[in-house]
Amino acid sequence: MTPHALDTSGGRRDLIRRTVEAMALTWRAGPGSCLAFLLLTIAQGLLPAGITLCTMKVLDRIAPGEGLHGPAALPLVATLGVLTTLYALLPGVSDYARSRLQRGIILLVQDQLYGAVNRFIGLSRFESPAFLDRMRLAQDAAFSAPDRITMSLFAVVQQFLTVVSLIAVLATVSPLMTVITVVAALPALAVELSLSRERARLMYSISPRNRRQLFYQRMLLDLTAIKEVRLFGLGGFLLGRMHHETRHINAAEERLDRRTLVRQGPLCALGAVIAAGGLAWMITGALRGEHTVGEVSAFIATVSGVQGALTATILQGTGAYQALLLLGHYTDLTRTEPDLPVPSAPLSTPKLSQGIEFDDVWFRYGEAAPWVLRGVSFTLPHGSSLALVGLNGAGKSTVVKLLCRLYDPIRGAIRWDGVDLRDLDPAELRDRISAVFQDYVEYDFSAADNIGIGDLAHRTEMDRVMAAARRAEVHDVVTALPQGYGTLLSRIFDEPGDEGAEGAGMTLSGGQWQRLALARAMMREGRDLLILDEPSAGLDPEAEQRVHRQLSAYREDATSLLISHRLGTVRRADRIVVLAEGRIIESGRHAELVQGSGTYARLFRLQASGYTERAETEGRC
Ligand SMILES: Nc1ncnc2c1ncn2[C@@H]1O[C@H](COP(=O)(O)OP(=O)(O)OP(=O)(O)O)[C@@H](O)[C@H]1O
Repeated sequence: MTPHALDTSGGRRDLIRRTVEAMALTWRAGPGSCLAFLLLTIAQGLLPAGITLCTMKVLDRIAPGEGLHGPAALPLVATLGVLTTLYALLPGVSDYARSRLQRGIILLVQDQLYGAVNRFIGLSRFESPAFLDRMRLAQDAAFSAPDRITMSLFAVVQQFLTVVSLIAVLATVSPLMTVITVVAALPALAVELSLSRERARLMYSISPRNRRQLFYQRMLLDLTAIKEVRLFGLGGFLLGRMHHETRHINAAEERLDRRTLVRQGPLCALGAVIAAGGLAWMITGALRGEHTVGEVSAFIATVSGVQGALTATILQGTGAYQALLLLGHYTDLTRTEPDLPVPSAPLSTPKLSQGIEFDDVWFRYGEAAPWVLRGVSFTLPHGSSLALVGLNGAGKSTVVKLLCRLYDPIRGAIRWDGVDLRDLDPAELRDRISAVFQDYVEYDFSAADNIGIGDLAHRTEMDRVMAAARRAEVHDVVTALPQGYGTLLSRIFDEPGDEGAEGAGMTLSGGQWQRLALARAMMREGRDLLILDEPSAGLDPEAEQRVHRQLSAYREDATSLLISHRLGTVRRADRIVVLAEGRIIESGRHAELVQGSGTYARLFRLQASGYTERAETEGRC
């Protein structure tokens, strides 16, 4: 993200561009509602002046000596009645049109924002704190800014019409007071504009604190975190940190509120002095017979109307200005360049027939980060199985992420049947792969959907879903659930009072969830490459053995890559590659490696001795 992209100062051209974009977005969200809203706005803008004029005429006619009688009075009184009725009715109708428009905007913006995020093919953006901050601001801005901008601009139009028409009325009574009232409002406009710029900057500057605050809040509420929070007594600690961030945010907001108060206070006082002085001057004039009662009433209505409309215009205008500055986050995000380059005409991914090759692959997670892979080269021939072994942090999962093209190598290349992954269509490539990740997802869906979404095109084919569940040894677990495959595996969608009720959500154990994730991968029949990153880490020994037997049968025709710390499960692989600090230090078949004196043999003996010791201890007991 460039420094320019984080700029919220918003040059004039930028602001105009964003205004046009906001208006265009609103129009696309609902042309009919937009038009209706505009007409209603114009009508509401002109009504106050119409009512003031009518009132002035009525008052002057009922003054002693004028006489407002009989049929002659009817048109004037009827007009006043119609105008005041409209004045009371239109805001409700206008709110209705606005709500319709708002709903349309939310739908459109949701589509554009999350559509843009969905187009990022890699992971790096999601790991960047700056991007996450911008995303959060974009979310806030996207759902409120277009509506706020458009509504503010409409409101400005309305207030502008009110001001102009009232000024026209006021000018007939007192041109001098008209000028003073308008001029007095100008400093307020300048102050509000600068304050709104400061508000937008503040929002951006406190966003890292907001992010941390959210993290602490989540830790205090999250079901998976709460166990450790309780056991380690972290509640007070997290709460303290949350308060620390909140206090900083509050202090920054407080400073801005104080500046707002100091700058706005004198301007409000000036407005009040002008209104009071003008009123005294007008009443004195009326007592001298220079003004009629109608003119005095018109003066009171127009001075307060003009000041009210100008204040509202300033507030709406500055609100729109602030929203425009924030809208930059949304528009920039929807136009962010792809995180990984995709050729304009990608090659189609062939069905794997030769194999996959890592050719001198170097990778690190950031320019300043240490190398995670340092010249890794190996081939995974079609139809064979390869196991990756190594200590924590050796780079095994990184190999998987590169293989799925969630990142690109910094140096070197990964080839699929000789074609660089960067030349292929990422979606097509991924469609040829099935995987169980180490950090698999527990979806708040039904059991059937948790498996079925492994292959969306066949999601509802229950035969296939059940076959996948059987391969992952989870079929019996699912059928024992209250609603079988239809059981909702979630607590978050429960209605209050649902606990224990038919249809209420259930949750599974860690190992059961892992088997469900495996079933999801099994659902992807006919894929060329199966990636299993610690697929059985949470399984009990019996389940692990049965699952691996099933996996071996499933892998038979497929090319597979297995990562596991349990060396007993990798021994049947055609080739075992040992990684250490991002380099391949050994490779070969289990029988060869275990004979040697390298890392694999040492780790294998270490694990085997653990089991032997345990067996001996159990035997003695
Ligand atoms: N998203 C990331 N951003 C920055 N560094 C990362 C990221 N993911 C992994 N790393 C770093 O890359 C190195 C290798 O991580 P990787 O997950 O590939 O190791 P691994 O061999 O799979 O480890 P384990 O056996 O613990 O799963 C680690 O030092 C880790 O800190």
